[in-house]
Amino acid sequence: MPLTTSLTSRKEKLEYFGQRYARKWKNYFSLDGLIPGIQPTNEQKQVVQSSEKQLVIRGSAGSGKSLMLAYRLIKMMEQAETPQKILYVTFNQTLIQDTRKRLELSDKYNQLSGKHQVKLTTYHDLVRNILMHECGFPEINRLRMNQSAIRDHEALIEARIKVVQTRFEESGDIQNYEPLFKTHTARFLMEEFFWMKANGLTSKEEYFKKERTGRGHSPNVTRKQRPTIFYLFEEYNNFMKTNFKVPLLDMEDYALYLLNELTINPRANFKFDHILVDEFQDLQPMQIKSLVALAKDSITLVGDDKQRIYKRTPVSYREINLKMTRRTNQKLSKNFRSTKQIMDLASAIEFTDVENVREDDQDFFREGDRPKIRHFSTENRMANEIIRNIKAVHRSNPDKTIAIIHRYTKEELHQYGTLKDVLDREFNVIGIEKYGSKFDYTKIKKPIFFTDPFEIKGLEFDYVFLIHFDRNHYPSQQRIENLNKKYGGQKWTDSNYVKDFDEIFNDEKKVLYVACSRAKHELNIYYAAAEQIQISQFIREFNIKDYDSNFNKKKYQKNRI
Ligand SMILES: Nc1ncnc2c1ncn2[C@@H]1O[C@H](COP(=O)(O)OP(=O)(O)OP(=O)(O)O)[C@@H](O)[C@H]1O
Repeated sequence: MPLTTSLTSRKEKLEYFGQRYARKWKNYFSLDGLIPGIQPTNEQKQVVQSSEKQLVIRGSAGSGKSLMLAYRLIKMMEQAETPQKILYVTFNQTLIQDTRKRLELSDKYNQLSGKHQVKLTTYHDLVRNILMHECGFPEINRLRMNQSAIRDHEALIEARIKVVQTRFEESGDIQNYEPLFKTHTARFLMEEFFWMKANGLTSKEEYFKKERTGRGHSPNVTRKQRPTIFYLFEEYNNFMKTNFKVPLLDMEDYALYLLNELTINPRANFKFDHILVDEFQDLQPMQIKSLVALAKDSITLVGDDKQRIYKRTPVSYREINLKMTRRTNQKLSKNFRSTKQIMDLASAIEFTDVENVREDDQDFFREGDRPKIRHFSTENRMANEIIRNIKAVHRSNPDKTIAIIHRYTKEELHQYGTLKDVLDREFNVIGIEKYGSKFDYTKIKKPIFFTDPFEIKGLEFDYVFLIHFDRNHYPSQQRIENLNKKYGGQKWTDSNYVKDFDEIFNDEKKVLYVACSRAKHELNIYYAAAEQIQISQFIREFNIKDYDSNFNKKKYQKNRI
């Protein structure tokens, strides 16, 4: 072939290549050295480089979802020619603090942060600020989204609904409506109202035609009773708006108020160019819909259905205005956080509402010892073992992070003599609420975290001591007792009771999964009980080859009843 022809064709080829990939190159962003010590995989690079305007990224715990969200954030900051408003939002405060700390480890982020407006916040804080500072709402009480604050908030709302219910029962209006059952308590009404708001069922028509799924099965509601409930729903909303100096919002109102403001003013200047949502499995459908509406240019959501531990109704993408295709729905599969041995154990847990994908044939970043499950006949013995272990870690690896994941109630924690008091005498032990102020990645000696599993969504620790692995706490007996109260005792012959019980069981397995998957190097699962047999029923979720125990584990073969 003559030389000139060959050159021309090479030039042509280059031009063709250039045109074809122009769009890609334009968006290309080098991820090298962005965050010290991280070399993203091709799969991870693909989600960071994606130019989709709506992107959902799923992946198991530790697959780098939060990290890739941070990379996307930096990419958006670097590639924008004009200053951008970017929002990073999630359900709970601790993860926001952690993300801020992680981002600040990146020189690139620090360099670029002066150029753009980057907001890292929880969903409820975000909406509260928008309503108060952009939409002229008066002072709104701040809602902290942790388990005990949610419980306090619910108790308050329940009390208000009781007032509305009593007024209704004492009024003439009651004659015009189908009576409710005794089991339709204020608590039930609160759960129903929250479910309606979370799903945007705020008109009679929408509420009447909706199947009552994604909420408890008890008590039954007949078709004829729905108008009564809707009447009470409206009465409750009016009560919240008009009976106090300042209108009151419940936790499910936030999304509806924001959506309303965005409908009135679709070009509102409080919108964001880009929105990044972490742990989106914990957000309610209307909350996600409001974030979709709040984004001007793009929205990226990352999450894992196995970690959905806050109440939430399953989402239909269409209903919340997310257009999902194969390209906009991506997955991360390799685990970078935990050892193969920890994930082998955790990923054996099966859920009724999540496809069970085996993760034990994946390639893992690191290997380690099998998790240990230990029985102690007294709390003291368990405390001594934890102290001995922590001292050993401090001697050999002083810079490692340690968390003790418990299931004490708020009340129990305030009593003297919990395990925390014993540990306090030996170490600097802090609650997770101090994560933001007391924890520094760069300091050698770190405090020991004492936390429940709900507060540490998205976080990770080198050594995890999961305690309370007994029949009272996994699954939580308190939740089962509440269910029994609703039904007036255990009702195994009632199919609704069985369904509600199974749901609690499934949710509680997710709590266990979240707790186990926080561990990077070593996972110790402990419980103190007079008899070894008082171990959690969830022991049967694990494969006996995956853990080491100080009791005869053969009797707990998986799937053996
Ligand atoms: N390519 C990589 N190389 C090295 N470390 C990585 C890589 N990707 C992720 N990691 C590390 O893996 C750990 C888990 O990442 P990350 O917290 O982003 O996971 P996640 O999927 O968000 O987990 P969770 O669902 O539990 O929130 C982090 O310590 C992160 O720095």
